[in-house]
Amino acid sequence: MKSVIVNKPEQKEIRVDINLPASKSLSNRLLLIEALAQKQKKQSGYTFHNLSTANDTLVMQRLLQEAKEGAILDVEDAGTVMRFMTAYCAVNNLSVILTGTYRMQERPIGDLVDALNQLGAQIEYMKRPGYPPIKIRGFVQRYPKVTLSSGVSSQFLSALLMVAPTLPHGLEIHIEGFLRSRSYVEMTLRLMEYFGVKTEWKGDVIKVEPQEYALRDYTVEPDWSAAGYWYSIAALAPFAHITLNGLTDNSWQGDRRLVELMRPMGVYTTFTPQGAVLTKTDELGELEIDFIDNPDLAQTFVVLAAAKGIELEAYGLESLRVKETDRIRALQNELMSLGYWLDEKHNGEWKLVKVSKRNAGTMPVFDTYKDHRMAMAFAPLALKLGKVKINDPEVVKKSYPHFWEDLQKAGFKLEFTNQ
Ligand SMILES: O=C(O)C1=C[C@@H](OP(=O)(O)O)[C@@H](O)[C@H](O)C1
Ligand SMILES: C=C(OP(=O)(O)O)C(=O)O
Repeated sequence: MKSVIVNKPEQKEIRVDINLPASKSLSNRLLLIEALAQKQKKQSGYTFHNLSTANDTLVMQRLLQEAKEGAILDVEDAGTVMRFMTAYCAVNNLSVILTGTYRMQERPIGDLVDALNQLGAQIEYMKRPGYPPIKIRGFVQRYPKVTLSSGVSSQFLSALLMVAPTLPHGLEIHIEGFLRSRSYVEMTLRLMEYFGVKTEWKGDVIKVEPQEYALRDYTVEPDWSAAGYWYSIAALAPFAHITLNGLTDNSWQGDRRLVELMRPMGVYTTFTPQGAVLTKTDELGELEIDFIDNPDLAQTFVVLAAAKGIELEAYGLESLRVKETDRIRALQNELMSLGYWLDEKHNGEWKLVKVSKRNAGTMPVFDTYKDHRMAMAFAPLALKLGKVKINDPEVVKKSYPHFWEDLQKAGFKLEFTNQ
């Protein structure tokens, strides 16, 4: 197994300028909207700048090409690609099979398939009902209305919304139950609006009339979820002056909430024309955070709180069970070497509890469970523990391919090994 040993920088102050990866969420929406718009009418004279080079976005680009031929499309481990391509292929009458990694075949898609089949698609499960792989063929829009359960993933709603204006009758989506990760739905609607599509959201109903997308120039923002790892580094370093180039206060990403959430963790954000500058400030001893809109920040905070000995009460972690890995289980396993346990209470609350002393004599080794966020959430702990070993470091390519290079730029010493 490949791994990397991360040694803390020699200097006390972390002073660095970082070019974060571009947002994969914005990039994948952009690519989907582009493909939908091009199907409506030929579009030209626009340029997309700063598209993500993360694997999830490379997969999205590849599959949009491959879908034209009709084929077996492998989404690998990209959730947005699985969900967005399902809606895209279904409503465009593309006969394809959509599949992915072993883990992707454990990530639910039933609520989206139900909604699309209600509308007039023909989607079948090839193995287990409710999960990929799925076979898609044939579409005639039977109804202009659809009911969608959105308690598992907001990606289902985002997928339906983006295809909605291209449908002959448009779409009225009735959201059933609890809406998780709402900030990502808002991101979808803002991008649709930017490209000329009007939507109306009242209570639990979103209405989209048939409309044409109009493509124009767009620059993808740096990724706020990736910024979280630099906030952790700032929080754990004795002194920090970290500039995250191009990151602005006015963002379409819900994870911009880091600015407020990280303040009690001891990180102060100033926005300058160059980007967001992270410096140190006083920290609090206890924190309560609801991650319902920001599930991708959960690992960052849980690991950081354990490293700092901050008492954390967390809510909204349920969807972590169906991400790249069961992130709750993965956190529980890996936090044990720090002497912590993430304890589930009965009312949707999670508490980080200290259960034992850390064995100070050994270098902690962290497994990453094919989950990029496990690797990036644990790597900053080198600042506290001197050195840590992270297994399977290549996982970061899903969202932040140059993460390890950026750590080196900040002064961390890395040793890549094959054991
Ligand atoms: O729409 C998106 O781009 C995303 C939505 C979220 O997923 P869920 O809606 O499944 O929570 C998030 O965790 C994922 O990384 C990206
Ligand atoms: C959950 C994530 O991605 P996805 O659902 O798109 O695979 C993530 O990036 O943390």
